[in-house]
Amino acid sequence: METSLKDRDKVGVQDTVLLENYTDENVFVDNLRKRFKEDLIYTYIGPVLISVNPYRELNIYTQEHVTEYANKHFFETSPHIFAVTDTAYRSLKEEYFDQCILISGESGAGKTEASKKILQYIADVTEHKGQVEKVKEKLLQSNPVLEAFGNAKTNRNDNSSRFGKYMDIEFNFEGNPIGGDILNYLLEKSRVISQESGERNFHIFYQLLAGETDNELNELMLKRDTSSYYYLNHDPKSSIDRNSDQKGWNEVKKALDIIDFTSEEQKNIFKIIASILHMGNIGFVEEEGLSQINNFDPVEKVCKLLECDIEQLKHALTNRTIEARQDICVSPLNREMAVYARDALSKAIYDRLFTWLVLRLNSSLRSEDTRKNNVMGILDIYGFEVFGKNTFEQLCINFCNEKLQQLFIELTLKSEQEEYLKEGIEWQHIEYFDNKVICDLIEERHKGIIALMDEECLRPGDPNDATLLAKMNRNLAHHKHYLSHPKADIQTQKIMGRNEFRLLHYAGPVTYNINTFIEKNNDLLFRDLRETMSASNNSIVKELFPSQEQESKKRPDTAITQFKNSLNNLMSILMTKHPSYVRCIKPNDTKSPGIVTVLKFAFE
Ligand SMILES: Nc1ncnc2c1ncn2[C@@H]1O[C@H](COP(=O)(O)OP(=O)(O)OP(=O)(O)O)[C@@H](O)[C@H]1O
Repeated sequence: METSLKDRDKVGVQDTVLLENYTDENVFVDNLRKRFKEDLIYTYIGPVLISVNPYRELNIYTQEHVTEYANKHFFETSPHIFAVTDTAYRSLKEEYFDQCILISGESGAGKTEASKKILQYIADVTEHKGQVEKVKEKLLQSNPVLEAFGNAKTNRNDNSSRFGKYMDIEFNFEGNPIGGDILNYLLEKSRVISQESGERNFHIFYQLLAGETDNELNELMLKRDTSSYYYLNHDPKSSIDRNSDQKGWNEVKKALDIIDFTSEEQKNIFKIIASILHMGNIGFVEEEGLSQINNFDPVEKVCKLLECDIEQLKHALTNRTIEARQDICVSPLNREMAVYARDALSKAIYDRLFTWLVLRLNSSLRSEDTRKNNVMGILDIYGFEVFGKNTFEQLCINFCNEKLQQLFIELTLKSEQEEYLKEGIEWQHIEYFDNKVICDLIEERHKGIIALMDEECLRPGDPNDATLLAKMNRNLAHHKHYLSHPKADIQTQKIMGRNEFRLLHYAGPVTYNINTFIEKNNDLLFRDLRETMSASNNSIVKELFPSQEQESKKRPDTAITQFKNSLNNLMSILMTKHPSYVRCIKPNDTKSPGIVTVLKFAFE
């Protein structure tokens, strides 16, 4: 255990700023490596905690460790997630400052595990009786629910969060947790209908099939065998031990009980999950350009489970009603469009169900105390992503990381320099790259990428991915951080497709493929399907598709505009809080995107 200063000094340095040659990246990496070899996964860079994923349970989160870190000054103890949490907690309790702990890092680096350790620490150091204990139990149990519905096996992480999460814990004046509130961001709903090779759909589908009793499965008209469902990946590489799905099922059921989901609510939730599996099995054929459903059995099952009208659903899956001024016209769909409509419905139901679950968790976590209490926020959100092929989702995620970097600059460097100035302290101006220019490139009104995307999505005529790319290339040709294929040098053109554009992000360049941008941004769910769902007698489905939505003539915001608005809302929540930073990295990835920038900042 890394306790006494003596022991600690033996293995590298605990704070990289103490390194001689600290600006040398190799020296930094070497220090992390040395420590990691000795199971010292935590190291500071100034106030930022670096956490290197050990990929195995270490005996460093025991009650003994909690006691070790409680009520100690940050620098009196060795680097640890508990030390960061304790510092934030004491500042909240003693100085009444709202806090936020921002956890970043790429997929699989350990963000969610870190957020759980923070919760564990808070749960351990606060009161263990009565209402407080109940609140803590609910806060802790929200994780298995969110993970079952929002996590999936990917090729990078067997339990990857496919959504962004911000959780506020509310404390009373004695420093005990009395409530919580969760905000969810951009669930990767495309996973509901298809998955990459080696990956899986969201855990809950498999957990339900593996863990539910035979009787209940019969009620849901489901077979235990996952290969009965088109929406579940069947490639053997993607499988996970069935026992772990059964275990997951038991955990999620227990959590739903603790969080006070009624048995009626639980029944309805699983009817919805089952209906999505059946929905994927609805097939279509095409005759003279018109689609026809070729198997009514899954349609009947969906209708039974969702308590909606079978004729209405059949019609809605194969036709589209369009209202243009005063005219209403019904046009039949071809097979491709019918498949699109079916999948759009499955994604919409799942996505809305997920948000409903979060709201439902919140209503159970809400404190009865109406006073303005202090809160500690924990942000566990997707890190910067650079894949072989980057698309709409990566643009959203990387935009989110640009915004967080802006916040980092605002909250640390800028404010520190302003403080020095105010206090008349002599200081040397630090040169740093302000990534506002990239945020503007993406979000500036009328000019940025989001504005151009929305303009293209909403214009009459035949907007498509190619016309969008042409528009972006035209309008952004001279921007320092935007590179189009025609403007690229010959070398770059060789590796960049004509349907791609490149953004020079603060953490490095990313090439995006424009395919599906328009479709994903429009995120269209045909009105007939919305109406069918709205008329459902399943009480949750009814809530997911409120009738007011059908009556409204206003076009909903595009997907990226909704995301931009929710991010800006998040930024204003975070701006008012005192931040702490945890940067998670994978052991062989000390050069993960953005780490050099974090380093540079913390070193300065
Ligand atoms: N501190 C830790 N101790 C032991 N194992 C860990 C720790 N942190 C992470 N792991 C292991 O790494 C796996 C991935 O971690 P985690 O799910 O927290 O990553 P993540 O950064 O949240 O990824 P994603 O963005 O894909 O959700 C965990 O399931 C766990 O096995």
